[in-house]
Amino acid sequence: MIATHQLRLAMGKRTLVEQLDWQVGDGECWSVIGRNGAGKSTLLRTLAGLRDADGGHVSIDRRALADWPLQELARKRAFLAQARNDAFSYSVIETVLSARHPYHDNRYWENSDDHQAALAALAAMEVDHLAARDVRTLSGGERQRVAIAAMLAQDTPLLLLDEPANALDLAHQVSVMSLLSKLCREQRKTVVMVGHDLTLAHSVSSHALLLMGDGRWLAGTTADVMQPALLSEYLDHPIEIVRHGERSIFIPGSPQA
Ligand SMILES: Nc1ncnc2c1ncn2[C@@H]1O[C@H](COP(=O)(O)OP(=O)(O)OP(=O)(O)O)[C@@H](O)[C@H]1O
Repeated sequence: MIATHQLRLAMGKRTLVEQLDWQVGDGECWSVIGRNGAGKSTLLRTLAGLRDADGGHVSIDRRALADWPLQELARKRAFLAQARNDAFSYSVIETVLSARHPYHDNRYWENSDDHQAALAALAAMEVDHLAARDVRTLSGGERQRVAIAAMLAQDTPLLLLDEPANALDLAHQVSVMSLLSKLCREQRKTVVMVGHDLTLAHSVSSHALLLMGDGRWLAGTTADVMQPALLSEYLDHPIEIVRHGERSIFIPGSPQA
């Protein structure tokens, strides 16, 4: 689905990611893990085509990102940014309908398919009762769920999400992450997301990419990569795993004295 080839990401003089050769297959659910400032958002924005690589390149379906016409790209990948600024007064339904623009070749107005997709996405995120509300009046968590609903309405095979669980209460963190995992398993959608909750990431992801923030990286299945020793190294803090039935709970250990 999406791949990077000798990708280099830098910020000023600092190299964040070096020689990243990484393949993300259809139906895989990846978590990108690393310390604050390691380059996770920078990577996600580069994958989305919102920022140029500092070396190497990104391809989607074996075609370089630069060769994708914008409208086609918008039907291929959706991107959830970490922060949102609503400068204007739009209703929730208008916001979600606007995500349908990639499907409007020669028309300005939405049709019934667009409305159906928008309403289904609002219902999936349990914000359908807020359809008429001005987005600027929503709580942080409600606004986040509307943003995810817009992504779902965009109906792309590839979903790139920067901290989707941000601002969500516990129940919605679990339901949103479970939905993403289900989209991968049942609809073969591909998810790449950034998150700081290791337990949540492990429970829904098939794979993980660890970023060190100095160029180094490690990619693999969650079983291979989400090991205490590796996570402790990449997060620069001891991490322990407690098994609870089928689940793995990731606990930050006490720092060494
Ligand atoms: N526009 C910018 N100008 C200067 N430095 C920037 C800019 N954008 C990002 N950076 C720096 O690049 C580094 C990587 O930032 P990035 O947002 O990718 O980190 P992150 O891993 O997503 O962090 P977090 O976990 O805090 O969200 C950080 O040190 C950040 O301060």
